[in-house]
Amino acid sequence: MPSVRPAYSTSSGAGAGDTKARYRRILRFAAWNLAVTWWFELFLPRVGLARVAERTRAKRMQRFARRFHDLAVELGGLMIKVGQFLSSRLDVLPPEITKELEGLQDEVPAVPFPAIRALAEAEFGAPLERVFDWVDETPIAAASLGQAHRARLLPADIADTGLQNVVVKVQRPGIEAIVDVDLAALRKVGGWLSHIRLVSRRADMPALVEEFALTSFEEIDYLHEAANSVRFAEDFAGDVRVGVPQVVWERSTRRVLTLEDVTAIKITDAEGLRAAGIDPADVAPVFASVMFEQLFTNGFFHADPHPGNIFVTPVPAEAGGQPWKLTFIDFGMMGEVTASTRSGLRKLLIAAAARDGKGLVAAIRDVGVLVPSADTVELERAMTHLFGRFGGMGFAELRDVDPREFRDFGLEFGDVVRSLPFQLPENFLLIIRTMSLTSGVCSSLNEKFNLWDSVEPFAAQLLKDERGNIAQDVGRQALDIASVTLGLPRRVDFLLTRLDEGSLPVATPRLERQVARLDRSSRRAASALVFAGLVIAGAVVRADDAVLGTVLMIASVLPLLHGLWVGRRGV
Ligand SMILES: Nc1ncnc2c1ncn2[C@@H]1O[C@H](COP(=O)(O)OP(=O)(O)OP(=O)(O)O)[C@@H](O)[C@H]1O
Repeated sequence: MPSVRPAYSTSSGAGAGDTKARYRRILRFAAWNLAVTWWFELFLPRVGLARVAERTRAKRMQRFARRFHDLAVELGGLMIKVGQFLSSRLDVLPPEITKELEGLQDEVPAVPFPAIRALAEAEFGAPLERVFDWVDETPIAAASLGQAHRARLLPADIADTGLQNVVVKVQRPGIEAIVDVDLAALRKVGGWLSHIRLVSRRADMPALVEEFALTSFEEIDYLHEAANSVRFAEDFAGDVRVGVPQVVWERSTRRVLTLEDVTAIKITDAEGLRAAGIDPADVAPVFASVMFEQLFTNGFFHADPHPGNIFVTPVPAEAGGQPWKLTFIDFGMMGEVTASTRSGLRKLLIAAAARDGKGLVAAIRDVGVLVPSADTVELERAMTHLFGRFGGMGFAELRDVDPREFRDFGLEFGDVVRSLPFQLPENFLLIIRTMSLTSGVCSSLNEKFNLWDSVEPFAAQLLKDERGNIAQDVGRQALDIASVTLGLPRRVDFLLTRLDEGSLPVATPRLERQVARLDRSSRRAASALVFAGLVIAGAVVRADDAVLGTVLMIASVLPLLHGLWVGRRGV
């Protein structure tokens, strides 16, 4: 017997008056706080009252966080998202702010079921009873943009999908209008901030707001979220460590999303994990490496990996392999890392793992985080010093470091610390958020968790891949150059392809004949080039990749040597 009740009429959406009032509230809040910040942080220090600003800073931060918290709970919409962003900036924001904003998400009031029913029925064009066998009227969770209800599929859908229990996410009625107003207000505030030199030197505020706008629009398109989850699942296809809920496409629209119910143990539920025989400390490194893989290998990452979005799912023993997996939900906010940024980030990770201050500064410059005018010599020295002193510590341990140590560091590297020559490129907002959340989840699974411990094996693998790639590139280039010199551009294409595929190329009679026709000096030039390729490849490939290196070298050199030999015989 279906437990869904008949539809009620509901009004939804914000009226024009509400819209204007909302816009003004946000701007008033921002203007007041900017004025306060200007007064204390810029004006007072300029008239010699810096100590007043310092003495009141912690209190002011707290007050700001509390007021923002109240505003966000009252207005909902994107203000909750902004609060989430702020609360995840554990790296730069003081705990007074992050703590206050942490639980924001759970305080959003739920939309009454009749309004949810009306929206879902309008989307499906049918009463809910014809779409689902049962829908729980009490939401599992009410989020800023939508809310989730448990439901059961109709028998025909069960037969089609193999699923019975599902979760139906329904958007808050009128959320599109609310997002529009919030973005208009944020654009205005972003414009104000861009006039403040202190801010504009480090971040392109309008660009950051636009990036935020883009992710927000994507988040209110559930079909986009569904497509994201499919892409994410494909990235991890065959990986027993990762699970993704199946999408019930027949029961999904832009505003309603029906997914396999994958409820399991919340990743930070230490007691639940232990009860299932899982040691929370074992989960942390797997979670970290799965997140690294998204960022540095796949280039497509879950940008909202807060504990509510990751379950640990026990896997039956008969399935073999790992006894549990990480099941991700909520693919509304995903980030992409372009190939060039990814390559910069890989270098950054490798340098960080190797505690290579110089390499790190070069990598930061590559990815665009360094202000162009930065004094790199001083920065390299500072980084090397930092690695020397704190490099092997986990984030939890760092918290216990005597603050005097940081002060000493500040004194020694005053210029660097004062100028903080970093800027925030727009595509980094989500990357930083993801890393902050990852580190937060890992620390709560294991207080002693050392992110470095996960970075190192991952970086070592990257280094190996990178060297393999470089060796392959060198082999390719040797062949490329040789083929051009020999005047055989087309003929060696298949060799290059084979080399890319990792299979050993073999010289063909046709190639042999081509080489045979070369005059002596061309043959010599070719040998010299191939020899140079060998030397470079040898220099790039270190001892641990010797086998790969040797194979690639042989691969690049064999056909030519063979051809030259045939040529000498005068075939
Ligand atoms: N496939 C699922 N299986 C089990 N529970 C789910 C599933 N999808 C969502 N939920 C539950 O519903 C809650 C809200 O879902 P989700 O996080 O996807 O919504 P959201 O509107 O995108 O929220 P957020 O504001 O966090 O982005 C989750 O925290 C989880 O408890």
